[in-house]
Amino acid sequence: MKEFSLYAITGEEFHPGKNVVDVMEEAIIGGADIIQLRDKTGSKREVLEKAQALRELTLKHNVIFIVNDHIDVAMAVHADGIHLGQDDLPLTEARKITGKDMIIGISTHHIDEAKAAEKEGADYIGAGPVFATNSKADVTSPVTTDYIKQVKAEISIPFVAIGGIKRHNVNEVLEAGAERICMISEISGAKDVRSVCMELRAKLEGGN
Ligand SMILES: Cc1ncc(COP(=O)(O)OP(=O)(O)O)c(N)n1
Ligand SMILES: Cc1nc(C(=O)O)sc1CCOP(=O)(O)O
Ligand SMILES: [Mg+2]
Repeated sequence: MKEFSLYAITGEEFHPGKNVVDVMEEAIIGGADIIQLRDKTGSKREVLEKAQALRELTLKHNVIFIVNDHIDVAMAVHADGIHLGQDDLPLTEARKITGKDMIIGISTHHIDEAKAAEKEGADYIGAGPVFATNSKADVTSPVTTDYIKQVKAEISIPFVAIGGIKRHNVNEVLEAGAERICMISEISGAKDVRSVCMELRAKLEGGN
């Protein structure tokens, strides 16, 4: 799987009146190198149309495109991957549908889940929610940076820290060993999306 470090997930609720493709293009220009379509309210048709537009955008900029939840949509638009949670189709079942080339990311909130995902062939895992977040309805309580340290020490596949990560606390997450960070609201809700992503990328590359 191509390397990535700044992971933007769509959050249309945070940018009313702005087109999701335009917001994600600003994120990419600012340095986001992986984009995920996450739509909890749209119809299947609406999700497909957004996925088609974001697939075109991510091909134009040569960044990874992931679809959350909707395996069928991901396959229909030839997305690079899917992201599944602990209550979604198990990875082994999803792999039977997608075949070997599809990137499969798995959410994890405990080291046992991380070890299981690694054993079952996940291409990457999400590790979170690091801090409290209002961007996910059924979110578990914060796992804190202690979980990041544990995943760093015990898991060999790529992992991305997620959950309540902002410019003011991202250094804590990096100091805990994360090399990849994922956000919804800090990016999608920003007045200047490109500038926020540039700032985050600078932090990822070692600047403060
Ligand atoms: C990179 C990344 N990590 C975690 C999640 C959460 O996915 P999931 O547990 O399926 O919850 P929803 O996002 O579907 O509410 C993610 N989407 N991306
Ligand atoms: C979608 C999601 N998944 C999480 C997990 O822990 O699996 S936390 C989360 C919400 C991330 O949004 P924000 O960057 O606005 O906090
Ligand atoms: Mg999901």
